[in-house]
Amino acid sequence: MNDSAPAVRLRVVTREIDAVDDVLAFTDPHDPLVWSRRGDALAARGRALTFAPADGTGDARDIARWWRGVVESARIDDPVGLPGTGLVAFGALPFDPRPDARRRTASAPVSFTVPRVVVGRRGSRSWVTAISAEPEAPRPELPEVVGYGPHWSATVGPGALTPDGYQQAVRAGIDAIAAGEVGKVVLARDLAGTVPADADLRRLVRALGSGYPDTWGFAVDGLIGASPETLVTVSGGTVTARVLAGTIARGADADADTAASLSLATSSKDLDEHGYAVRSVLEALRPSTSSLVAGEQPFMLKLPNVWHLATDVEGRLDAEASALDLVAALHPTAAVAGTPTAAALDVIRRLEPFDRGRYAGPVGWIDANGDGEWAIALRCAQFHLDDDDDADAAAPIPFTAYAGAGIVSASDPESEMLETRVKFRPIVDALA
Ligand SMILES: C=C(O[C@H]1C=CC=C(C(=O)O)[C@@H]1O)C(=O)O
Repeated sequence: MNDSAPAVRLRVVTREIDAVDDVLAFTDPHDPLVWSRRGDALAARGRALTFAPADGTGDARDIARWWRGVVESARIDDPVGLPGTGLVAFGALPFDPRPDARRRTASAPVSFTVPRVVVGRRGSRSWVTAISAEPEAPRPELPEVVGYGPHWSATVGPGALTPDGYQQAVRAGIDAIAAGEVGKVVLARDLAGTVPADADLRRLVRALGSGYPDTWGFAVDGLIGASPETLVTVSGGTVTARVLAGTIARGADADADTAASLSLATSSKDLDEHGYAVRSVLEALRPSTSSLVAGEQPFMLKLPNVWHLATDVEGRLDAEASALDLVAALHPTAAVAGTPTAAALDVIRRLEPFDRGRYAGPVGWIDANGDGEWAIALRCAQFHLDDDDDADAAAPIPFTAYAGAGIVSASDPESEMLETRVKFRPIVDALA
């Protein structure tokens, strides 16, 4: 299949059902497909249709075009009409959107899938959606509950960039800033590990959701995490984003915590780093929105492991743009790449000895109206699931986890390395 409009006509049926407590029980334990926050959740199974261009590549703009074709030809019966009902697709896109980067992301290419069944919950309401490429309308039935597999724990060790190597990379990033190549660059390091072959990955999704309920919990094509950063949401013409940049570890007691938050709120280095990220989001959203507003000063976002400087942005959608069109306009923001974007991507490629794959890329869902919720894939790990029939079924499943930090001229290499350590905590703790 290429990336032009597909020949299939999808049939979609959504029906409201009795409240479902645990939507995770309906998704695949070994390849869960999940989106959740604060108790609202979408969990899905199977594949009705997949965006699969011949060369395995594509960016958000190609997918947005393809999605319009899928929607135009679909027949949708959705009397429920809540966010996430009717026809939906889930995506996780590579970090580096440049065509010449696509060869490098072969291990984690673009993932964009319309599932066969979605079980959803929003507030007190639950529903099931069935999606089929067959001519008959599918029956919206709850899939069988899959009982949780036993507890497991991962092995985790250094990745391609050790803590020392990371500090050297940060020094080189500061040199690139001093040389005028970039104003800010976000540099990441990796951890590598394995989980048992039969690990029920829903346990990881559940642990992240209960430890970090205010983040976006996601599991899409082996990319599993809990991101605090909203790239963009679109709902009935309203556009929102939550920009994060500037971080400090939570204090060990109440006094230390207050001192930590105060020192972040007044740190000119962090406010500088944050300013780049906010400006990049406002510039990207302005052409397709009206009444775009952002807080004048960042607020302090408190997570169990860190404080972040945060700015919420809201506007009205002005153009015929879908959530995916906005993803294409926004990504990569200065919160995960740097400024100017192209130069920052060059510095990242030069200084990080690995490909980010889908880490720091867009992850989320879109519906038939073009509404959707997209986060930046942070605080996550990519599980390298092997669907090759010849693969050794007993072999442990490898994964790579990532965390990065925004580097500006006043950055200190050791502090930035320690910051990545606290950012690893959600995923590393949940894997233990
Ligand atoms: C790049 C990451 O975080 C970004 C988001 C929030 C705060 C950040 C910071 O303070 O550097 C980063 O810009 C990461 O978690 O891997």
